[in-house]
Amino acid sequence: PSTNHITSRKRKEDLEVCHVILGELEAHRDSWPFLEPVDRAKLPEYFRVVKKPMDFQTIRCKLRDGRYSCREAFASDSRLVFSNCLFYNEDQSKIGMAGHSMKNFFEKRWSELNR
Ligand SMILES: CO[C@H](O)CCc1ccc(O)cc1
Repeated sequence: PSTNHITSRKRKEDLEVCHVILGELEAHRDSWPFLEPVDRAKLPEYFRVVKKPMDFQTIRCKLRDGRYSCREAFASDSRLVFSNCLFYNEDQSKIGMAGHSMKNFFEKRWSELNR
C-alpha cells in the first residue's frame, strides 16, 4: 500500500489513543482546575507569567478540529497543562496537588497505551 495509506491508518490509531486518554483526563476526580481555560478576567496576572496557557477543553477542540498531526503533539499539549499548573501553584496547594495527580495519571496511561 502507498505510504500515505499507512500514515493515514497510523494517524487514525494515534487519534484513537488521544480520544481515550482525553476522556479519562476529563473524567478524573482531580481534573476540575483544568477543564476550562483560566479566566483572563478573574486572573489577569496568570497570563503575564504563563506564556502558553492550555486546558482540557482547548485540547478537546483541537482534537475535534483535526489540529493534532500525531499523538505526540497531543501529549505535548497535555503536558503543558501540568507544567503550567506546577509553575504557577505551590506543590502543596489544592491545585498544585491536583496538577501532580493528573500529571502522574497521564504519564502512567500514556506509557500503558504506547507500549
Ligand atoms: C489551572 O489553574 C491555574 O493554575 C490557576 C490556579 C489559581 C486560580 C485561582 C487562584 O486564586 C489561585 C490559583
